[in-house]
Amino acid sequence: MAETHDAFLVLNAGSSSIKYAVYGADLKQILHGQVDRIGLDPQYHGGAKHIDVPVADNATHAKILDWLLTHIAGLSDNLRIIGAGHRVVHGGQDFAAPARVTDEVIAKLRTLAPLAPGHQPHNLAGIEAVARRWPDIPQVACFDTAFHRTQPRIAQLFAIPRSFSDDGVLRYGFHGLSYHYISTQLPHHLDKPNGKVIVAHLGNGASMCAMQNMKSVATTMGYTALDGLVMGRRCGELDPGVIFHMLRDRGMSVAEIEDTLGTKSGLMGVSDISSDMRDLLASDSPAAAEAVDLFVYQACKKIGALAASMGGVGSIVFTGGIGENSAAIRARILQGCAWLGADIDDTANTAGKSRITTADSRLSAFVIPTDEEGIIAGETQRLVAG
Ligand SMILES: Nc1ncnc2c1ncn2[C@@H]1O[C@H](COP(=O)(O)OP(=O)(O)O)[C@@H](O)[C@H]1O
Ligand SMILES: CC(=O)OP(=O)(O)O
Ligand SMILES: [Mg+2]
Repeated sequence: MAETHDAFLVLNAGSSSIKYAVYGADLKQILHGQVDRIGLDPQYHGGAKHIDVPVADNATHAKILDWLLTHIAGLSDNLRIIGAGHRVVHGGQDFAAPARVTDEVIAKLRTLAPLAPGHQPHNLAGIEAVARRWPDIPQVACFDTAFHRTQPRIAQLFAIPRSFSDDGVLRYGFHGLSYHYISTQLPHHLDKPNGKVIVAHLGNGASMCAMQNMKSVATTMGYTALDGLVMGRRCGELDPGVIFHMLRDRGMSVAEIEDTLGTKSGLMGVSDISSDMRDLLASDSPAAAEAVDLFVYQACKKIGALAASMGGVGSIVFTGGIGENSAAIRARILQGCAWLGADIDDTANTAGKSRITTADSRLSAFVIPTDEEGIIAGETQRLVAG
């Protein structure tokens, strides 16, 4: 019989994708894969043999999760899963660091589900599905919000009555595992990693983080993951008066408004074609072009705001599905940053180089692929071994 090795399983359930990875006890990645385009035409890529499998078009996160775990168990014959780590998007005020999963932790995290309806239920479903399949293994929750707890209080406050902030209605921010990973990579890329950096995580969910001394000092997402940039299906920054219009003048229910702003807006809502940037870039529809224009416009505006929050910016990092893969979007955003001194190197940008501005550019720009799973694996090993 083949020798078995201890391994950690990592699950990262995003809004349009579920990513997994399996790591050995030495934290070397053994397997990885993902189902993406959930909500459109889900597709699986990856695994030991890097197979591509279409998944039923109407497959939900829950069905895909079950299918994935069966698939992973099948690929992991010679592996003994000794721990699992999960991305959990909302940790609220209680979780500023990764936590071992207990019934009490799950109960607390469930109370935060209304603040992240497109993520938190899937994150918790992943924890429960793993517990059913591998009972008794320790599980660890790693939070998107934790990295941003270093923001100064002023960056977290909304200008509403104090009683709300006292109750935890604050700007938490998300994508923190991605920003944490990027912060570990900055020293390899930047001449001054401790300087003023804006990291743009542009995926189906999209946000930016202003970092100083590699810590979050401001971010575009808020109490929920609806605020900030234009996203695949989320509205981003919005005048709260629009919500009163929907309630009063359109007679919409709270659930309908939540669904409209959380799943029918963003690139999908403006284009009326797709939430996927690839589809919009390939389309010749004027509405698709307008959705892309708005995405770029809002990204440039937020870079200006975050730069102002730090009193300047020396470097911009692009990451996430769009940030890593779309030279066209990076170029358009950097053109909008010419006033900050960005001078794009078009050849480097289209050739997939990591530095994509010229040697003389006052603002440096980089592409750094994110690795949320790697951060989760490290934290899981640390907490399980501890
Ligand atoms: N080559 C590409 N060009 C433009 N956009 C891309 C490309 N590859 C992936 N994307 C976009 O990345 C987004 C998904 O990003 P990802 O970070 O994987 O999502 P999630 O937020 O679900 O984790 C989609 O909008 C997809 O269109
Ligand atoms: C918080 C968030 O928006 O995550 P994702 O981009 O994975 O949907
Ligand atoms: Mg993601």
